[in-house]
Amino acid sequence: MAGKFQKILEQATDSTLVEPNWEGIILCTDMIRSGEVPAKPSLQAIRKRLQHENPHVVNHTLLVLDACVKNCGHKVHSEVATREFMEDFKNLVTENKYDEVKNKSLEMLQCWATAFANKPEYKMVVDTHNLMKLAGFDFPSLKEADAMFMAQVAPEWADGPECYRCRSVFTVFTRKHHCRACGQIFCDKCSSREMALPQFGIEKEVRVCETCYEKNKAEIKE
Ligand SMILES: O=P(O)(O)O[C@@H]1[C@H](O)[C@H](OP(=O)(O)O)[C@@H](O)[C@H](O)[C@H]1O
Repeated sequence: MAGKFQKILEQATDSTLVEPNWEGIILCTDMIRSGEVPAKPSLQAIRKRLQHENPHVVNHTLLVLDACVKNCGHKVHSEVATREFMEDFKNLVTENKYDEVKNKSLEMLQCWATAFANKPEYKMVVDTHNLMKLAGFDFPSLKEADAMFMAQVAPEWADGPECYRCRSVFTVFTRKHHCRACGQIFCDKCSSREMALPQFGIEKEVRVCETCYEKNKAEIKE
């Protein structure tokens, strides 16, 4: 499966892309979130891709990483909050010569450090942020969507033998599906809606259940 993730990651971060490949980005997060690929080797693949000499590849990879941090929960956070990962990430600011890479890296680190401020298990992220601030790096102000991320981290995907809403039992014909907003498991009929989830950094419309669709639509109207 690691090979499959590497292939999807390379497609999502191809140097010829002129705009984000949200299809590929979501696929990367889904593969990790669903447990189809283990988080550790996937984050190692992302970490390696961040060292690419082409800044377009690095920028696309930063989008994949940002979506993974915002949508895959602890399994990704624990890989990012390591000395090795933070050392490489810091180098994107101190060693990379492209401003777009530096600025995006600073923006992401700022968001993570704020979201993890009270989580001692992710101390490495907060410490890296503080050390860089002390070293005089100028962090951008937090974007509203990132502030929303701090409040909410996408839930892990549930598993089960039946649809969470109508209780129909999954079979070869009644396939499992997941709502990207609540992480619960549904049949196709109960999760046929799609919508963007900016609170999780997802700008592309993705599958959601009826309840989350109505709830998020109502919130957007407010
Ligand atoms: O179709 P399958 O081969 O059963 O695979 C399912 C699809 O990948 C679903 O994606 P989706 O939620 O985007 O439909 C995912 O939510 C399920 O966990 C998988 O079991």
